[in-house]
Amino acid sequence: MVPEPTDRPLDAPTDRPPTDRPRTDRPGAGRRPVIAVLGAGSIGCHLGGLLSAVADVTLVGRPAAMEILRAHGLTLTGGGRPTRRIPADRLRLATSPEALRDADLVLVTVKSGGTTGAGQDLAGRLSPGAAVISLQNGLHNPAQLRAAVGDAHPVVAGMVPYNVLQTAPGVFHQGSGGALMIDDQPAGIALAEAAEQAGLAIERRADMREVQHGKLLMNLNNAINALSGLPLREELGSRAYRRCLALCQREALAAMRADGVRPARLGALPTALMPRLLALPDGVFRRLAAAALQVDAEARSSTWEDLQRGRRTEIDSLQGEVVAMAARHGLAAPANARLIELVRAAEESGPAARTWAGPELLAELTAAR
Ligand SMILES: NC(=O)C1=CN([C@@H]2O[C@H](COP(=O)(O)OP(=O)(O)OC[C@H]3O[C@@H](n4cnc5c(N)ncnc54)[C@H](OP(=O)(O)O)[C@@H]3O)[C@@H](O)[C@H]2O)C=CC1
Ligand SMILES: CC(C)(CO)C(=O)C(=O)O
Repeated sequence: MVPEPTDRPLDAPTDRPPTDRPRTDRPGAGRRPVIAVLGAGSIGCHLGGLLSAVADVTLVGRPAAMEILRAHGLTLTGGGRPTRRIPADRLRLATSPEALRDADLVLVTVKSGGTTGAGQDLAGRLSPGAAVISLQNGLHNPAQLRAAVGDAHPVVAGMVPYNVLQTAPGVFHQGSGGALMIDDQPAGIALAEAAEQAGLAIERRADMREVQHGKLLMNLNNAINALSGLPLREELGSRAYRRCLALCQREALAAMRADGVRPARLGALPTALMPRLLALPDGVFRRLAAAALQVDAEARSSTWEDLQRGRRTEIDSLQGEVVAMAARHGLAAPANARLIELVRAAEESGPAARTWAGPELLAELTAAR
């Protein structure tokens, strides 16, 4: 039996225990914000762990995930920071959505397939004035959460640019860098302030829709990385895989253009030039786009982690989004469509029967066009 949520002390000492906190005050007036992280996985534990230095954080997750944290505590590695260890008895862990009731801010960090469930957990449980922030990949999660939560609470979009992987039970490793981004709305200010205090770079953006589309272009590599079985640095260092990504991005850019969206430039590469730069020979690519390869040797895409753990992936919200957008405008996106089939097959076969896709993946995708 997994124990239900406990009111254990939080990571960092607080002025007073959270249960004594008057609910009439708001954060900022000398008290720490109360943050619930809905979806305690790679991103949720990473952000929740870092923010717990400056806020009262509850991690809401699946019983099995919470058991791991109870047994091992939470350790955060990488990201250019010293390793941070939070012993289990200083974490606040919950398996019930009832834990959301106390929060000023709920960070939603479930995979896109879990957004409907997260919306159900949130509906009717938020305290007056509480805000919801989706830190998920994909384009439609904030709108889905907004529909579930209703008009009484703001729901804003955020974006996590870097990679986090659970490398051992309770150990979450940040393998690349970049600033978090958050919609420049009043509801995002509390997170922006808390993140800054916790030493996390964060940008408030007035073009979140374009940011989400820019991130989608990057995430088209998730499936390729997962199928390759290689760490990101090795995979992106290989022209054959980069050309697969270039094919996917060309289709996506055409669909986005038809949809009237100019994706924001998020990395070193200018968005419209990305497919051409990706297709350059390895040495030239390394010289021109060294920043694109600034991922450490351990980093892998979250889709790889899903397949490795035998979970459904977010392929419908990534390649699936491109295929649907293209179809709305009478365009085809065959390379993206083929990747959906390949990822589906990998989901079906499970981790034990996995075969990795070598550079011949390019031939497959080219043939699909
Ligand atoms: N990992 C990464 O490097 C990055 C991920 N992202 C995005 O961030 C989001 C989160 O990704 P990631 O952290 O990797 O995902 P994980 O799968 O590691 O974590 C999500 C966790 O939330 C759990 N969960 C789902 N629904 C609920 C619920 N209603 N209540 C409690 N727990 C729930 C999941 O359990 P279960 O599996 O049983 O559903 C899972 O344990 C995704 O949209 C992803 O694309 C963005 C940037 C980088
Ligand atoms: C950071 C990045 C692009 C890494 O692949 C990612 O978003 C993911 O893995 O889901």
